[in-house]
Amino acid sequence: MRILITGSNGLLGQKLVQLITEQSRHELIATARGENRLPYEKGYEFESLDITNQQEVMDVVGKHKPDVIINTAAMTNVDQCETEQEDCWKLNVTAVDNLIEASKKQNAFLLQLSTDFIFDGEDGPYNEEAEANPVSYYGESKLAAEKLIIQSKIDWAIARTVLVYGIAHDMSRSNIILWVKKSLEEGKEIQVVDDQWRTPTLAEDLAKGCLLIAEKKAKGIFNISGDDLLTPYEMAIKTAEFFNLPQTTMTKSDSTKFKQTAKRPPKTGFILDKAKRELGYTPHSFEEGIKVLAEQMKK
Ligand SMILES: NC(=O)C1=CN([C@@H]2O[C@H](COP(=O)(O)OP(=O)(O)OC[C@H]3O[C@@H](n4cnc5c(N)ncnc54)[C@H](OP(=O)(O)O)[C@@H]3O)[C@@H](O)[C@H]2O)C=CC1
Ligand SMILES: Cc1cn([C@H]2C[C@H](O)[C@@H](COP(=O)(O)OP(=O)(O)O[C@H]3O[C@@H](C)C(=O)[C@@H](O)[C@H]3O)O2)c(=O)[nH]c1=O
Repeated sequence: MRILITGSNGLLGQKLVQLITEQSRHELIATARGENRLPYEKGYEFESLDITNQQEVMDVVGKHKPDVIINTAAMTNVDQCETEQEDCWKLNVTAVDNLIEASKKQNAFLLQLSTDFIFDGEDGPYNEEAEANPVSYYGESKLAAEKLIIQSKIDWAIARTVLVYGIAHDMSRSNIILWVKKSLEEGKEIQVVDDQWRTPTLAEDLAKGCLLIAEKKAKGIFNISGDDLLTPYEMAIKTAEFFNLPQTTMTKSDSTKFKQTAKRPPKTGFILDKAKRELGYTPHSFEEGIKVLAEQMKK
């Protein structure tokens, strides 16, 4: 099948390109805003695509006629979404409508990436039927995108994920294992909260989950995350222990002391029964995920 991905320079985008080109079972069109920053040369076609540009979306999708579109592109800096709400909405919502229209025209299956931040975090972990109630503008934008997808007449799936970690080329933003490891190596003071709960997700597992959905054209909402429910503090301790780093500059904190611009939902995390049953999805444990990263760091 022909798969077109958006945001191919991003963390998930890069892992999807690596996975699909390694398996070489499908034709791949990798699209990204601006230039191709991928560290892979072959096995895919590249197209520059700004998904907020409706004409560009129609032209690129019309030219390549993909069977499946995987939309990974988004404004993923949660605090930036809180302060730059117009740009957040343009990218996380209006651009999704562009992709829906193009999917309708080309009869393509659209897989949209979504998040645990559509929930308020009062009673996680969540299954796919839980009631959404976002506490940040980022969460509101991702929920609005889900609603556009669900009420559209196209064939669609939504893959929801949580706190993605991994290492990729030329990354736009860091993630928890990397910033904890770097801070402790540099002896930098960090406060890490222990009153938020997540099921952190190895980027490679998320890519595999997305490909399972795409290959089966499995319709509906799927939770695709890690299986271990951990606090950021527990994740930081596990990271320090794995890399044998001193913990002296790390202080346990909580959300009353550690302030971020956008509110974070306290207890999220996902229940994975549906993805395991219907897709055969099998994520790494958090410890195994750290090991995968450590191997990649050696290269
Ligand atoms: N990371 C996480 O913890 C989680 C992520 N998700 C969701 O998963 C998806 C992928 O996340 P992740 O890979 O981490 O995100 P990244 O921030 O790593 O990648 C997002 C990509 O979108 C690109 N982009 C920005 N604007 C546009 C545009 N106008 N047109 C096309 N592409 C654009 C960015 O380009 P550039 O590189 O040039 O900035 C970037 O490469 C997102 O939808 C996110 O909401 C859900 C839960 C958790
Ligand atoms: C930076 C930082 C974060 N934290 C905690 C807060 C939070 O619970 C966790 C991660 O914080 P960050 O701000 O790095 O990441 P955050 O923006 O919370 O990550 C979110 O990204 C978007 C895209 C999603 O969709 C969500 O699933 C989630 O992954 O670590 C600390 O405790 N200390 C720190 O210094």
